[in-house]
Amino acid sequence: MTSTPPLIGVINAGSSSVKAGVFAGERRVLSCVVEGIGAHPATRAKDADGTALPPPALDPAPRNPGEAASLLLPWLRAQLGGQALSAIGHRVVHGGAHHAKPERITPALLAELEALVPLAPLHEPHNLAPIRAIAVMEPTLPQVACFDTAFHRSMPAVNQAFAIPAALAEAGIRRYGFHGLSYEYIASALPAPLPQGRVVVAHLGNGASACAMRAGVSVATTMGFTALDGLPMGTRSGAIDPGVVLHLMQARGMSADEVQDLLYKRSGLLGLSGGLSSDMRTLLASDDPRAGFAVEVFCLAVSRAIASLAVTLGGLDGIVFTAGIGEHAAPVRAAVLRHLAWLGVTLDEVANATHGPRISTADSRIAALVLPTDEERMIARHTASLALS
Ligand SMILES: Nc1ncnc2c1ncn2[C@@H]1O[C@H](COP(=O)(O)OP(=O)(O)O)[C@@H](O)[C@H]1O
Ligand SMILES: CC(=O)OP(=O)(O)O
Ligand SMILES: [Mg+2]
Repeated sequence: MTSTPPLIGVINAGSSSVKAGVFAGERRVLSCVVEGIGAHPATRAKDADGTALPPPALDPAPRNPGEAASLLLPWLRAQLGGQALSAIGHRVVHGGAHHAKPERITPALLAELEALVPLAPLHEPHNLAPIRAIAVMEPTLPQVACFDTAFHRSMPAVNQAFAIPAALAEAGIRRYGFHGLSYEYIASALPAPLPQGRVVVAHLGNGASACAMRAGVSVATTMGFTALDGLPMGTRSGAIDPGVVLHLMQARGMSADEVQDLLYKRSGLLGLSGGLSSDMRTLLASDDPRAGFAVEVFCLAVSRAIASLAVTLGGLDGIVFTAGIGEHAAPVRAAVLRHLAWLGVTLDEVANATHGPRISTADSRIAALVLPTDEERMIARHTASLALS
């Protein structure tokens, strides 16, 4: 007699989307996504066979990922009928200095994570809100926090350091890196021979970063102390001369909150395009030169990051594109790889137009791939191994 594995619920709140699901072992029995939060929210849902289900009504339209998560929870419950969840796992973007692996949520852990909200203002509040709501509604349901930062704890000290006084580094001001659940999943899904190789993974979504991996282990990454560093993103600036921040405060009299709002919510693709859009789909469809300019800056920044990360690996065997833009935006991938042609990667235009998985030619020295990420599956794996053992 075969028994059905226990059901594990999963919530992955990003900056513009919330993805929720239920897994039974490796089988995804239910999934629902709310995307375009903050712009044009839309929702879709699927059952175990991939058949579309009527998704939850977006009424009222969620203004942030925390509100979207609270619409998804009763929907998941209703879909499950009377079946009970054995545990629920959450993506928690910042785990701080002390959490190198997923952990069971306790009131003490929750209080500690609350203190990290200023370091991930677009994410951490929305990661913690559903945890708190569930703790009240179902206090006996085990909850697990899976940290985006944990995967990067393997980075050598030289790749974690900022060139600031050592005492500040000792106080925890250093590069943590994010999107770790996505990178961990991609590491588990690399085709041979890349699991043993030198690979840069470009996670290009509303938040965007890249990670250098050797044998599936993080060696370096573009995001830093916060998820503001590195690549330009939907609304985040990415790396910027810190002198600009000083200038905005000293010469323009901006407060810390105003600078935070500018760099997290009004910069990136949205700022570069003169306020046209933070959404890559909209920019690619536009013939406004400001949209083209924003896309060009983004692609060049991704190429430069990949080349720079290759230095930390001493060479490169593979480049992987993933997340919303990486998986779907063929023109972005093409532009990035054209900038990197001199490194030894040759784009297969036809394969790229149909999203791969392999988008480099057979004779390309470096393999380029499109691999869909699955942060939810990674959260389910961690949650099952922690809560059910
Ligand atoms: N078909 C597409 N073509 C181009 N860009 C796309 C496409 N589908 C999604 N995207 C882009 O992916 C980004 C959202 O990525 P996603 O990984 O879902 O975000 P989040 O960081 O919120 O998890 C948006 O900029 C969106 O425009
Ligand atoms: C860390 C981060 O930026 O996440 P997301 O891309 O989901 O916004
Ligand atoms: Mg995401």
